[in-house]
Amino acid sequence: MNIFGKLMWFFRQNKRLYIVGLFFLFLTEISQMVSPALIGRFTDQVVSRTLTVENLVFYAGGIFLFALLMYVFRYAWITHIFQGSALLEKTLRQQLFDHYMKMDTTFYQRHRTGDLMAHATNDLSAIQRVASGGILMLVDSVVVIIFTVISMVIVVDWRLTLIGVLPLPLLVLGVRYLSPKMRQAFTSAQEAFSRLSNKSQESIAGVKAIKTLGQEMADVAVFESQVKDTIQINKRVALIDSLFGPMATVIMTISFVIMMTYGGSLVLNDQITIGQLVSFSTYLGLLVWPMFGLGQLFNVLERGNASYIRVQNILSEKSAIIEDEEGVVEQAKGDLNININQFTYPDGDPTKPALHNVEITVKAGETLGIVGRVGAGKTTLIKLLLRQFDGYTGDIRVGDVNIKAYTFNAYLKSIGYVAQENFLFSTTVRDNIRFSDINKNQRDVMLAAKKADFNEDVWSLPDGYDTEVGEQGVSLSGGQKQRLAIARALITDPEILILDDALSAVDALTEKHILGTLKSERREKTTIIAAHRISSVMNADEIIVFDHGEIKERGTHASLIARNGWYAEMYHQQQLATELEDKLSGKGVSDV
Ligand SMILES: Nc1ncnc2c1ncn2[C@@H]1O[C@H](COP(=O)(O)OP(=O)(O)OP(=O)(O)O)[C@@H](O)[C@H]1O
Repeated sequence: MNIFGKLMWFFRQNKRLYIVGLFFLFLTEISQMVSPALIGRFTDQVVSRTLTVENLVFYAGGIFLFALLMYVFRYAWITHIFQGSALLEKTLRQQLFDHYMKMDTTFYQRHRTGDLMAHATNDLSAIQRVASGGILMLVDSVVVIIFTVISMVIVVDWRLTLIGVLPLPLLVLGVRYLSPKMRQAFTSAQEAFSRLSNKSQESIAGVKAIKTLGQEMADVAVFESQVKDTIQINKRVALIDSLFGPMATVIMTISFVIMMTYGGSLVLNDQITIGQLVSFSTYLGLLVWPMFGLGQLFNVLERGNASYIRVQNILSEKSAIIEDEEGVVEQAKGDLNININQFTYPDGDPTKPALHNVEITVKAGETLGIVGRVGAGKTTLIKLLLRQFDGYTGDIRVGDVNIKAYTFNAYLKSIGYVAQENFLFSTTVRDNIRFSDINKNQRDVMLAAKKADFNEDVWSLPDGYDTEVGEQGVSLSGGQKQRLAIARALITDPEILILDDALSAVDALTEKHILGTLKSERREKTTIIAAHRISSVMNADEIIVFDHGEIKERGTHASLIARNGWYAEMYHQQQLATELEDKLSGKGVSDV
């Protein structure tokens, strides 16, 4: 029951809907009480042969009128109460989605996507049922039981009522016994569903890897065993659920048997009339659904409560990245000063920081190149620039303002970021490019695509800029995806453009072309390029070489070559590899 208390904030917010809804529910129940009384009177007049035509019209008209009123009242309460519950689902869904959007990277490492989806679907539906079916069952059951019992006492006989309803508390005991079992079973069913949906998501996302490694059968077997598991657990839910109904039926049958024996004897002793016994039987019939309702109510409340706790637990998780909502709202602009003493990932080894003593200054309009071996810390530095992690000592400043002092909007809108692998939304090429500002026109979109050397590719797609891409659309090559992502970042002309190995899938000539365009188009703006290919960074104003999270070498291309360290070695190796490739492709051509 305490789920109603937990949802009180919502009922208070929407009290008008619920008061009006409950008022009409009340009227429906009152109207329901009239017909059995009229039927009893009618029966008595039939038995005593005193029924007149006027009386018949009165009873039939009365029953019909109240049926009609019940129809209207029922319509009114259903629309109000169900509207309320839809509103609750919408409010919680919005809260949950806002929360998901605000959470940091570690949140998504802690929670699997399938679980987060299950909270947003199954859990919210279970809570919604509390605010609709739950309220209905509670009020309907309690009010109908009270009204029916009062009507039984007034219209029939208090002794018969007392004995007739005596078995009903058994139902409450039964429900109390079964409810905790139901809650346990339901929680495991939800968990099993989460596991299953995680598994399907992972298998679908990793289907290529599964097929290439010949693991289809093994994966199907794992899935099948999880399905079996889920079915087993759900069977238990169904089993416990199915005990509620028969229990109510058995208890109601006892009441009917009492009515037949004790009620029959009262009629024989002339203490009540046959009509009253008929009324009693009809009233007893009215109690069947509220009894079922009570049984169901506990289920709905248990499920709703378990779901509400899960959703609240998620909502109470705090993001490690806190926005300074009172912070600087002017767009971040100016020189970039990076001064990081130390950064360790939240789950990383504190003795081996991912970054250590990193001091870099990039003047507005300059280009910074970042290179280094695999796992050296290039992407980590970029994650800190993107405010994906805040737990470092030292500071990062843009335009002499700490990046943590900006509002998210002011800071992140100044940044354009392109990763090696980029997510495409299931929409057109045009809308993917103008994703950050859907009001950009075709000219802006095309200009950005041209700068990213992507415009010509778009025209070779089936519907040009209207071509649907993403999961449901045509497949783009790795290089095309990267260039689309570069166009998406360039469309806002960001103050700081960050390319994290974002040219790895394009050929040398295209890379040269894009870098040339960036240099001429972004004279006033800062560009940061992290790459494995030296050719991507060799024209940068400063190049940083990372090793084990520290800066090992720094300078311009010429000075680094002269230094003859890791950078020079990599450069020469890559030069040799390119020359070899050129020779091989030249040979290939002459062979044809
Ligand atoms: N989310 C994370 N949690 C814990 N450790 C991480 C996380 N991401 C990266 N690391 C670790 O931090 C170190 C630096 O990784 P980073 O991704 O910055 O390297 P990188 O230079 O970008 O490598 P690559 O060239 O492969 O992209 C590595 O040891 C890596 O294992």
